[in-house]
Amino acid sequence: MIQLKNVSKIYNKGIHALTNINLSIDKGEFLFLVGPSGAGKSTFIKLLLKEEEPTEGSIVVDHQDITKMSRRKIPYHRRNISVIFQDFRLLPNKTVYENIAFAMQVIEASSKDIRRQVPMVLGMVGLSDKAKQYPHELSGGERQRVSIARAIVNNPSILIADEPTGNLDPETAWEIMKVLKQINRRGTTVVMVTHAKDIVDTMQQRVIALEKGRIIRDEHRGAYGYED
Ligand SMILES: Nc1ncnc2c1ncn2[C@@H]1O[C@H](COP(=O)(O)OP(=O)(O)OP(=O)(O)O)[C@@H](O)[C@H]1O
Repeated sequence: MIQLKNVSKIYNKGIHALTNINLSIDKGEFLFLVGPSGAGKSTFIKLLLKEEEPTEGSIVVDHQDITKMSRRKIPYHRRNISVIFQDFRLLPNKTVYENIAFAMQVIEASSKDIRRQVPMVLGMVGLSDKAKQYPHELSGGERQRVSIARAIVNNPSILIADEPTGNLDPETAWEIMKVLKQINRRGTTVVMVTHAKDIVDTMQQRVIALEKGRIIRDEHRGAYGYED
């Protein structure tokens, strides 16, 4: 599903953000990407999304080397690999329903599909009764659920969660983890970048640790491994 071979990223000023990364992620995996600030986690995500190009190496996603992908295909790639963020990034002037519908409108989905899919994903994240609310009328946990619903509405095969619980209290964070795990059980590969030690230690999933741009650990049923 995702394969990185000898991937390195050196930014303009000569900063080695990633060095010789070799990694394979199977379809349907749930994995945590951990590591101290500056370790290269965001760079890793940007390479997967094709927001940055590697200096060396190949990145295969769903049998396609994305480093050789034509411009024409990039929108399809970005549809297949979806992201949620710590700060939710919802559109403040649109309702919950409209925020999610918008993600379908931009890919020119039919109104019929929108009317079917939006209530379906709202049900999956447990927000069927909040469709008409605006983001500012929701709690942080509810906002993150909306952003998850929006991220999965076009059926991506991969969901990247970039510190999705970073702005949430521990109890709400666990609710979000349940939703992510449930999406993973339905077959979506989930890659979660996090500093949440408790969550990583409790979930017992694959853990990849980056330090100074290198993979220093790749454990099945791993632990966070840092004290922060
Ligand atoms: N656009 C850029 N230009 C130059 N250097 C960059 C750029 N983006 C990141 N870097 C550098 O690359 C290295 C890796 O950064 P990256 O943002 O990938 O780390 P990170 O693990 O995501 O950190 P954090 O946990 O703080 O978000 C750092 O030394 C950073 O300063």
